[in-house]
Amino acid sequence: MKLLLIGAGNMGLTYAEGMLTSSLLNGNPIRVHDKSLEVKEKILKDDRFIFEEDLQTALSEADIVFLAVKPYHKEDVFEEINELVKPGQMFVSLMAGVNIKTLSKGLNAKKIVRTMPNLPAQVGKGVTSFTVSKHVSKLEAKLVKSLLDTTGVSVKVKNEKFIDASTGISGSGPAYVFYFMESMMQAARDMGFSEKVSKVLVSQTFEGAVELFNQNDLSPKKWMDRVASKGGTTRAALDSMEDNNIRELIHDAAYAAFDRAVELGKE
Ligand SMILES: NC(=O)C1=CN([C@@H]2O[C@H](COP(=O)(O)OP(=O)(O)OC[C@H]3O[C@@H](n4cnc5c(N)ncnc54)[C@H](O)[C@@H]3O)[C@@H](O)[C@H]2O)C=CC1
Ligand SMILES: O=C(O)[C@@H]1CCC=N1
Repeated sequence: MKLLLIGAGNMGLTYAEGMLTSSLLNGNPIRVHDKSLEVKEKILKDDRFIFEEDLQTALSEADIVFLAVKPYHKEDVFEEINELVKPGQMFVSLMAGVNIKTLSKGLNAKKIVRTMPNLPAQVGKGVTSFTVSKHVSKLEAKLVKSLLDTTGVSVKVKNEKFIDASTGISGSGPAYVFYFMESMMQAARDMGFSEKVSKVLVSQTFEGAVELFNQNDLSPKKWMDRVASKGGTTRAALDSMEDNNIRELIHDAAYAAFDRAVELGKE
């Protein structure tokens, strides 16, 4: 299988690096095209990839094209390639809020996979949701799933509504976790800990809690009960969160991202 990546920034390169481990490549190199001189120089020095200056040649040979430019650069890419696209070619978009209809029209292509990736893909712990246009066969969807799985796990969702929804949960979600971490680190510093110790206390707490959650079948609520003693310190913190409606505020924040993804799709 021959893969081409258009846009080798944070996300594009992360997915390309993951896919290097896929047996589906069958010895074929991943070709990469990017407008930036800096990225070009970086890829030329990286013997795991082939940099393609000439998009026309690169595209003509590709079975699957990954699109990882920013959403506001989509039109440039559409203009550059839509007259060169061949009917059997499949396009996998990593762009937030760009819907299948827009992709299909802009690229003049029928086989479209729309994904919502997330940043932990950089360390092989990503979660990517994806959905496919009706011209993508079950087998093709399986192949794409296996490519996406090289960066963590992937989840096939029913339709694009769930892509926008997963943007609000897993796509933007790592930033919510960092927000929580930043707030706890601030509290730790205010209590007198150094930056270094604050970081260890907070990051190990997150890592340990996630590991416990993943290794057992208990709900978050049950885990909270295991930490909290009656009349103790944790209950004081949890009561403070509930009194301040943190639960609703987090819910609203996730919905704000979801709504913004829907809105972006209309722009
Ligand atoms: N960063 C994140 O956490 C997430 C990002 N995404 C999506 O991933 C996509 C890429 O985001 P990043 O990698 O963060 O951006 P980035 O800015 O790091 O990379 C985009 C790359 O596209 C290149 N580019 C721009 N126009 C081009 C063109 N016409 N032809 C070829 N290359 C071109 C740029 O030179 C740059 O290297 C975005 O559409 C974003 O919505 C989705 C979920 C999470
Ligand atoms: O903020 C954004 O628009 C992108 C999509 C999900 C994460 N980053």
